[in-house]
Amino acid sequence: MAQGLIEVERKFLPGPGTEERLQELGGTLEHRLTFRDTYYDTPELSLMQADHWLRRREDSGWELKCPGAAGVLGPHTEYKELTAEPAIVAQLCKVLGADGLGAGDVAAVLGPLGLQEVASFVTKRSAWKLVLLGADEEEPQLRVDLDTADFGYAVGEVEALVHEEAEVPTALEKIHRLSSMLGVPAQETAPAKLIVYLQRFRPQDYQRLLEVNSSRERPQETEDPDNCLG
Ligand SMILES: Cc1ncc(C[n+]2csc(CCOP(=O)(O)OP(=O)(O)OP(=O)(O)O)c2C)c(N)n1
Ligand SMILES: [Mg+2]
Repeated sequence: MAQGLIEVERKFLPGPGTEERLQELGGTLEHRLTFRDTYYDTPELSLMQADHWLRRREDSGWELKCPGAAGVLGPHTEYKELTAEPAIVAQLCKVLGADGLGAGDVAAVLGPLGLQEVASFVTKRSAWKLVLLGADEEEPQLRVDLDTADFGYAVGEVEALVHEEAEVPTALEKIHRLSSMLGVPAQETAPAKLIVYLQRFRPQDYQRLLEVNSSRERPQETEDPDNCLG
């Protein structure tokens, strides 16, 4: 099995009462922090078109999000998060069809793989933790992040990190239950900060991604050869 946790999350549009509601539900504020994310891709956006998202987060390092199970349906997403640099390099080579780059640092393969900066922005985040009341033993904690990007877009996400695919349905049930308790409409989704950034500042790239996504709308029945689950 590939290295990395599975991030199951649902984005929503927070309102002025979201923090108060989190407190009422027993949530605790873990921290408030500010960080800069820089995303990288080829000029043709080969990674994003393959649903892979490479970024460097200031003070935390590199991360590659790659698609989890095929055919995720509903207002949530499921991504495997790779943070170990050799695993990231191996997956980048696989997706971009490159061989012989070894298992070096991510920074060392950016040039050879044609990867360059496509977006960079600062996020202010309040990070909350919460265990749903009345839950059984061994409940995984849910996290709620409330983000505001420096270009004026605010988005929230309810998320769980799990170790294997078998844990995803339970995590999803909790995510949907908490979302509903936060007053999030059942089918509401909200775009990721990066997607809004591209829409505002790189409209041609945004359009290119939209075209790929609309041709992807049909759920996949077979396993995606580029996923990084194993
Ligand atoms: C509705 C929808 N949302 C996201 C995606 C994929 N996607 C778009 S940009 C993107 C990469 C950014 O992911 P995001 O969760 O927005 O980043 P952030 O919350 O800042 O990082 P964290 O701290 O949680 O690691 C993804 C996976 C998609 N294809 N469709
Ligand atoms: Mg997220």
